[in-house]
Amino acid sequence: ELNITEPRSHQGILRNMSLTQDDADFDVKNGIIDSETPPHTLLAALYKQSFAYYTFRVRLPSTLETIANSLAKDKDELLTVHGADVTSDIEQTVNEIRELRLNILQNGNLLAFTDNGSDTAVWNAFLEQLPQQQRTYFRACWLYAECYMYRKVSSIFLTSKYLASYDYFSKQKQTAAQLSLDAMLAVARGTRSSESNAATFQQLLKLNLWGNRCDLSITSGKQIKPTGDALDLVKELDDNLLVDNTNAIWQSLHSANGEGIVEIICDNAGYELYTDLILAEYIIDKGLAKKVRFNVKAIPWFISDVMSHDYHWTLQFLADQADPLLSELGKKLKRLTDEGKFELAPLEHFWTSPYEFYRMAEVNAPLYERLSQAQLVIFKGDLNYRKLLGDYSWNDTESFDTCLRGFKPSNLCTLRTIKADLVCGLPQGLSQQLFAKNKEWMLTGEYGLIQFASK
Ligand SMILES: O=P(O)(O)OC[C@@]1(O)O[C@H](CO)[C@@H](O)[C@@H]1O
Repeated sequence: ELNITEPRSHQGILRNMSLTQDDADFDVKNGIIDSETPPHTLLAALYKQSFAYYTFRVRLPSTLETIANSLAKDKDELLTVHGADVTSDIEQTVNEIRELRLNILQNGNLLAFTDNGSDTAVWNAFLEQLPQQQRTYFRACWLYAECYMYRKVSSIFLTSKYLASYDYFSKQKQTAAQLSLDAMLAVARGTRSSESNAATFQQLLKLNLWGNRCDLSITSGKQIKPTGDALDLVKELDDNLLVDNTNAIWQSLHSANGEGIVEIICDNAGYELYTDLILAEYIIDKGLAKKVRFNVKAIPWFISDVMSHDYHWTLQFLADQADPLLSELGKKLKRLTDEGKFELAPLEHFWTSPYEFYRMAEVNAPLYERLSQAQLVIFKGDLNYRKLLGDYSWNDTESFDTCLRGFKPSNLCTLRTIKADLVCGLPQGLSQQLFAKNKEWMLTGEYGLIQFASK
């Protein structure tokens, strides 16, 4: 378990890896380049000194092993629900997950999907237009290959007989929420009588940002327990907030006379979703918008991402707590949902596609149009940030506006703790200082960004 106040424990990871793993044959065979990602290039596992390489050599194989093991563990439960026939289904699924793991470790090909998902054709068209030599895990852009892996897992389940709608990450997400109860309570206590002003709103944005430290995919599923009073922490962490555009975000909402809609492009369930709900509650209570819409994932995604059943589960989980503060809050959030002030957005497979956001207008015009109606769109977390920047090694001082490459449906902001080796919009000289302190500062989740771009 990690404490939310401490940096993530994978410091030194890229360096340690070269000491502990004998990758020489693999690297030669697959043309791996022993460098960091060159400037102005798509990130890829092709570069040995990148987080993408570590992700495919170590992190994702470990995630797949976790999925296979937990499915085997859930067998009894699944037997009760589906009967004895499910046994062969489980065995086959576990085998296919393990095959996928081996395939990644051998730099296999990204092949067309053969399932009957509603996004299958879109995925296959996407793969089809990738140059042939880039259709492998280590040669493709990291974003494409990693999204492909999660979609591939979903495909394995989709083609099974009984497990097609089974959320294989559900237990982990629920455990994460349970482990966060103390932190949730502390936040509830600190926010029941908050004032309507810029400072409070900015504090809640920061609380929401740091809530993103708790995703499970970064640790291949290992639980992280947020502890301590997260509201106190917000101040302490101000030095780690490298860009703070919270004032501009406040202005963008404040100027709309409460008539606007806020779209949250969600990231993780558990504690992070809780902080999304707390921010949304404030937005509605203080009349900053008439509706907050939650955009969740249509398939199990990056272990801890929110799906619609997680949203409902979380409200009920809060409502069921013995502590009256949390149970009242849970009931209130349910009421806000019933009244339509909180709304789950229609499910969009775009969020679980490999597409960078600058291509949204072209590949999903109706979604772009919906976001254009919003007063503010809030993108949560590291993966959404990678999609905003197109998984590209921008110069770290390039402006956020430039890096969005024209993606500007509306006022938008990003709340992102830095967990991958790409960033933009930093003041001159800052990244050099951070590199001098720790060569892997971008992988620790210690630092955060709140960046804003106006319409
Ligand atoms: O989007 P999130 O939950 O903040 O982070 C997801 C994440 O763990 O997965 C990505 C790649 O595996 C990393 O970039 C990132 O650290």
